[in-house]
Amino acid sequence: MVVISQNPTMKIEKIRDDIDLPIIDLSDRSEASKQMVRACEEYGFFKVINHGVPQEIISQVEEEARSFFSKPGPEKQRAGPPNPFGYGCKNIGLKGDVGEVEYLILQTNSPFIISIDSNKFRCAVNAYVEAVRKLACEILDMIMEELGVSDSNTNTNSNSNSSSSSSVLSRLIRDSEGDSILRFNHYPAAGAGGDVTGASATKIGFGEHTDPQILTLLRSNGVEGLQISLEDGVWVPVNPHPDSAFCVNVGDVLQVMTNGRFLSVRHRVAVQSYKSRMSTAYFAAPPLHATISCLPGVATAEKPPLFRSFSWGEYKQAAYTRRLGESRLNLFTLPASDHHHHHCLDHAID
Ligand SMILES: O=C(O)CCC(=O)C(=O)O
Ligand SMILES: [Fe+2]
Repeated sequence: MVVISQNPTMKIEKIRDDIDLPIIDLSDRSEASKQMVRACEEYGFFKVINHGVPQEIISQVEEEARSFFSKPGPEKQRAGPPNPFGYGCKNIGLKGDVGEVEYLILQTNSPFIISIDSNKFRCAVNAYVEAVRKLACEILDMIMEELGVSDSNTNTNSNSNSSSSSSVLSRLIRDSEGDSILRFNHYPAAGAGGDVTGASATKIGFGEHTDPQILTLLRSNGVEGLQISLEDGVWVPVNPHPDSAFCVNVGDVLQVMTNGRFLSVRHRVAVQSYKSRMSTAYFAAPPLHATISCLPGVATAEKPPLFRSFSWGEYKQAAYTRRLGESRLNLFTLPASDHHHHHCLDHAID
């Protein structure tokens, strides 16, 4: 079904709910690797099940986040403002973006520099981060192996009981100076809304954007709201099922490293009328000084590199000094490349 509506900026947009993201079973590694590569090319988003993150670890961190958001405002404010870590409400970033959301951003390399005074919360976060970092690395290793860019001679983890090798990407994420972050979002229910005609405009909790990092691993409390845009003005709702799944998406850095083969897709969150959404996002990122460029063997004579190399710190600076919805990848495109042959980059250069 296609529903046509107007968002608050009066831009005509369509919602199409006839696309389902692939649900990929990680217990069949070789099949999963192929499916993940295909999904990264086609949607930039997919869901994983049998991912190995214990339910207990997920429930604990989600319970602690719920209890944090249920505290009185002034108490939450004590963990803010979010520059760059801490509690924020409505204001997103430094450029005036607002949304119907409150959030808590934590760095993942302890010690946390903001004061979470609950020891239980801290422990739950630590366990969760360790588990999702491992999952992010596994997913990236599988994808890189499928792309043929894994390098086996640098696997220094002698405790590893897996025969597969670690990829350059998972090593960046495991680096002790890795810049990965954990973000909790809470979108309170909007209540009965709509105008006198009964038509309801989409209320935005988190405005459209791409994630700047390498890979995002997202969980929600089973309440819908996430939407992705594969073509301009058309939004595809991502249903929050199955409950046990992680939703995974490609970030800008991975789009650059795959020379545009993988898509960092625009997404946003619509607030629901009667249910509050909570989400937990782990953004896997390299160290600030890491050089981001095309992976070896990905660019060819026919498909020369589309982007110049840059450091993650440089990119992050570009991202955080711009509006949420503004593209930043176009700041790094190489002028010599012929964009028209790479339709998949339309999102990045529009
Ligand atoms: O809350 C969500 O489902 C998505 C939030 C998001 O896109 C983000 O934190 O980058
Ligand atoms: Fe996002």
